Amino acid sequence: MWWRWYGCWSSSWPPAPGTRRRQTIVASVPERISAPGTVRTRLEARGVRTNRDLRCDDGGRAGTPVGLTTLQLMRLLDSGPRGLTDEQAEERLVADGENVVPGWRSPSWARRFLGSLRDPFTAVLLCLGLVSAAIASWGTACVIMVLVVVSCVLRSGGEHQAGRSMAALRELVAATASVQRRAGDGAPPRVREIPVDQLVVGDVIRLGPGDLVPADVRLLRASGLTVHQAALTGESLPVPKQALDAPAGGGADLPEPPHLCFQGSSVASGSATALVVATGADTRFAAAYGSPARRRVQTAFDRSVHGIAWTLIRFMLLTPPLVLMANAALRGRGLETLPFAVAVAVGLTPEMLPVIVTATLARGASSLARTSGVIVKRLPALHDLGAIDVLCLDKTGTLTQDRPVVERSMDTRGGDDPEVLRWAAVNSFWTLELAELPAPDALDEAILGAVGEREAAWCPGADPSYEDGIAALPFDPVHRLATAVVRRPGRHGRHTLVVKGAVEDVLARCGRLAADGTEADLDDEERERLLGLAAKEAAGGLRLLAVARAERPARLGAYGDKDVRGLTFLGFVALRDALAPSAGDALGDLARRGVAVKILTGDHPGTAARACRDLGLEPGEVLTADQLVKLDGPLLAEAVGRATVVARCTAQDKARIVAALRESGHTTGFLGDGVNDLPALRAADVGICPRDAVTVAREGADVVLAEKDLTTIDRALTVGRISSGNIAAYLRITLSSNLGNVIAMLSAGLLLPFLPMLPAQVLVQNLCFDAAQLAFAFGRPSPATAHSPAATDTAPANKPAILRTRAFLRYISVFGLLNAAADLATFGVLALAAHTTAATGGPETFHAGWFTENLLTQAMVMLLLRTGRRTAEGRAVGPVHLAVGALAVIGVLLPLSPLGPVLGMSAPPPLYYALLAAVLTLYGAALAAVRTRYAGRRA
Ligand SMILES: Nc1ncnc2c1ncn2[C@@H]1O[C@H](COP(=O)(O)OP(=O)(O)OP(=O)(O)O)[C@@H](O)[C@H]1O
Repeated sequence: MWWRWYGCWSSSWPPAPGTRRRQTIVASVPERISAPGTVRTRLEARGVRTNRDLRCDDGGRAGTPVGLTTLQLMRLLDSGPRGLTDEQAEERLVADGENVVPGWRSPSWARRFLGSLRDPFTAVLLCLGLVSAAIASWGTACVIMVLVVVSCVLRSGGEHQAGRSMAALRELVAATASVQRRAGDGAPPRVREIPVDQLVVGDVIRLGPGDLVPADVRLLRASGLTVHQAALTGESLPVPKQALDAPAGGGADLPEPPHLCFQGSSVASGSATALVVATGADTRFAAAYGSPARRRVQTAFDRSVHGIAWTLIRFMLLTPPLVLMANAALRGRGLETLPFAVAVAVGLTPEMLPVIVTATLARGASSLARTSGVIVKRLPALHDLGAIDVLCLDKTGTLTQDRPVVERSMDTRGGDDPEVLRWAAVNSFWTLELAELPAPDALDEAILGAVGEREAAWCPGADPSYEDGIAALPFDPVHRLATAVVRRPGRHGRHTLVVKGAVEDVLARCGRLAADGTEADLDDEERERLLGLAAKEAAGGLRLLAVARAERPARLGAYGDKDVRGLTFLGFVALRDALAPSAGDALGDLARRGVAVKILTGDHPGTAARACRDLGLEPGEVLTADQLVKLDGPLLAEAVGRATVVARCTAQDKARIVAALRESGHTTGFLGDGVNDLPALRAADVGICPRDAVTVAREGADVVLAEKDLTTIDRALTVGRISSGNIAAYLRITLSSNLGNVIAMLSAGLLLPFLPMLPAQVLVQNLCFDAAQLAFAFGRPSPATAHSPAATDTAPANKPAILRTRAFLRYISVFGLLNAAADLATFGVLALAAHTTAATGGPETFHAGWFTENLLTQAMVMLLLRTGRRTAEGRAVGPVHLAVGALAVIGVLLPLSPLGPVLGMSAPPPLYYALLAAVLTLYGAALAAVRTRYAGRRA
């Protein structure tokens, strides 16, 4: 039976139940032959042309032999339509190397070390160190250099480790290609999935919608193929491609050869079989982009963490001149204050920020991968996940299971009509058969399955292979229809176009309709009636496909979209796609976490609205993309803000909506898995797709889920919020104390006849703070916190973790002033203690007293400002508690130890400690009171 043998057509068909696309976890890389020289010599002896040889054949244009006929090219490459043998492929892999663009591999440890010098904070520190060296302030210069080296080592080490584990995770979702290879010379070709880096020149590959073009290829056969090649040409619309045996005029001077596709493009619609002509460094893409610079829109991470960093850097650069001027004006001091001014600027620097950010995000990402199988491909995306306040989703496969089953087929009056289903099956069968799609669409599978059942029940004439297939234009998400051209038995000299697709789009191409065994003209009234009939079925939650047909005189030329006109409308096929079982709960959880959900779907508005309602999400105003065409920017965002569903969206509509939401200040996530989701995945702050999404979606996404399950997103959001919370906590604590110290230092510098703190003391104190703050990176976001919707951290799990620069600066100003007040109180206490005990009260005692107080207040801030009402670590003693303890011990003991005098400190009188305890108690109470005021209002 046709529907049984159909499965033999490709090794990847039928897919396992529930998998819409082929499996994406790549097979392990085959063992490589380790003597490239020998193999190259062997190949050369056999006259085989390799990648590099090919470059010369087209006048220097890397690997694009445009002018040869297909046969000439295959001979040149020692290949054939059946593809290479495994042995040939292995030899070529060794000779030409892997199909990887050079420079896209992760940098070495040493390069990372040098690269970390380019971090703005480290660069500012380095400059301050050089200024200190220039004025021969060697002590300050040495300590600053130690800070620079420590921060570079920690950062590059952390990044190296994070990079390695991220690369390992990315491997799990790496792109694959469908290649046709043979086990040996006489063996039949088999289509199988291999990692794209294993492709070699001469391979024959299959391309389908959503596939990345994995190398430069020459088309052997193509059906309705259009490719996005924006990465190469900047052209945003898909470009049609076709197989040409011998291009007119050799084709070498064509800017866009229609029979070649280049690495870096992706298939928008249609399918093809193609011959690989250039890989790795020899592709046109490698020539254009030698480095992995991937331009992305500015994300939430860039806007928040980077925004704050640059504000601080400006502030730091202003500090030394201000200190110098104030000291010169009020104290008549000259350049001798420069080391102090430099130390004050260094005191403001959160130089551990890059280390903490990398370590915190890497830990969060690996915990997500371990516990939920979620892979974060770009570390800052984890931060952005935590900040999402609008999540856009497609409907099919997210709210529904994407396992449609045919419910019924109807004629144009709404009555049951099995003939309509049969024509839909003819379309599905021949588009799949002729287009050589690597995997069938779920709707086509459902239609073929339903007809297969009828045939099994001995329904005569159900077999769709009864007609002969002539040509196919596979489903195209822009036109929303698929066309098969067939020859019906006994109708010589005639071709029948069979079309199925979205109701509005098919109707727009129809001029007549079939009713009661006859055909009639399709007037506006009838169109309205048919649209109404479709809307009624859709409102019942059914997915609808319209089916139409047209008779044409037979011809030899290719068919294109312009031929699909003047059709006769036959009726509808209605399919039911069950709701995803966990979707309702997950939508509820997202709402509780302050995330607004928007459904952007290509489907009928009625079907989408019904799915939302059944899942407990009130659809409110249901929009279609047509209604939004004239809106842009804030107006578009406002319109979408009011709605929950936007239906009949194309890929560009989805991207436009996501971009408008982002521009209006929302941190926007987008979850999608189809070829029509790629632009939106790229436009979002965080693009999310499931592991079985089309390749191009996996490549474009920042986060890949183990499965398309909204519950997993909820978990990922929580971990993102906790990671962002830890980064925010670090910034809050560090900057509040640093600001407080700087204010106190400036005031003391102007009030006292001596420097309030020697540069070396400022820097040692800084080193202690930095070391303690590393604990934030290792603070445990406990699984309980990560998975509990009620979890409360510095970023409460029920609110998006957004770090807004203004609110943040207000926060650190308040706590900074509080910290400065404690410092000034300490100065008073020191003066009182010195006066009462008639101690020397000299600078050394002052320095020791202030050093102790500084470290103790820092420890208190770490403890009290780290968390909201509940700690992320529960009651357990975590790294932050240990760091706080160590800081307090060093603060008290270091001035009393033999190191004290070396650093210019001498022990204060015992009375000082008693008074200091009182100051600290008051400070702690004030901190707690102000923090309570801020609770619920996060910076
Ligand atoms: N294989 C197909 N053949 C013909 N028409 C199709 C096919 N697949 C989808 N369609 C029609 O095109 C419409 C849009 O499809 P598209 O894939 O853009 O979105 P969708 O899968 O319906 O929804 P979502 O955007 O939520 O994934 C569908 O509603 C359906 O009417």
